[in-house]
Amino acid sequence: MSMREALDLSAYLVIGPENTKGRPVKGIIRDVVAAGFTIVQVRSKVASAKELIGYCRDAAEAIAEAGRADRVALVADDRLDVVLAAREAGIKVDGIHVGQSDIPAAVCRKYLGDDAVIGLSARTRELIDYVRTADISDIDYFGAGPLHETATKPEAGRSASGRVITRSLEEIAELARVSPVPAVIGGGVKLADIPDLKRTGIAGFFVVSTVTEADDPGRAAAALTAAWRA
Ligand SMILES: Cc1ncc(COP(=O)(O)OP(=O)(O)O)c(N)n1
Ligand SMILES: Cc1nc(C(=O)O)sc1CCOP(=O)(O)O
Ligand SMILES: [Mg+2]
Repeated sequence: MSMREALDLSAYLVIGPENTKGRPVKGIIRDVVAAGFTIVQVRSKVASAKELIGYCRDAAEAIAEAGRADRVALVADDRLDVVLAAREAGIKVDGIHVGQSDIPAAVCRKYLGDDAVIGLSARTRELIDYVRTADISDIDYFGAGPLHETATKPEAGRSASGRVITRSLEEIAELARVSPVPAVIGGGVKLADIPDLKRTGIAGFFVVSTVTEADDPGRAAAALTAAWRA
């Protein structure tokens, strides 16, 4: 079975070196995968291409060392060039997550192949209409948010007037009902949000800081997965 077919979006870690309070990315991924996270995204707005390839290597090794290479997907944020270069170097990167202003999903599919996992950030304005009508032929899932305003990405959900528009649980439940592909929700997600999110029927949650900035990332991750599976 390909990773695309085996895709489990329920507990999704997004991580880069700027999120770890100086701790190695690889160690946090190792702890989080051991805690049952099901997909990892390498995302950094400060790392060079070469550094990103290194983080992809670290992530792929951490997943493989946990014996989860066939189960836990590894994707990179934004950078098709990085995914291609990492693969060229023999690193198992399963796919990419792109946003509305990034490389089109169809181009990613063309270069990454039929087995690649491709995620797309749903347009935040008119979210429900967008997911109903979007061309989903090349994508495997939608990412949407924010659930809450977040310091990790202060621009998430910010309208032209400067106000942050967050996603209500009702809207997330509707998204889960109408989206033609699975969707995940992130942005300020904390442990206390998980029961409500689970009840919406959404495919999963994504987090950065709740795990990467925790004193004990493995413990924080285990609490999240236990709450999701409860
Ligand atoms: C799972 C997931 N969902 C949404 C995003 C946001 O992607 P994007 O809109 O491209 O913004 P940046 O992450 O590039 O700042 C994501 N990365 N992952
Ligand atoms: C990468 C990303 N995208 C978002 C969106 O709403 O599109 S929020 C986000 C960062 C989420 O970080 P944290 O879990 O620390 O709040
Ligand atoms: Mg992007």
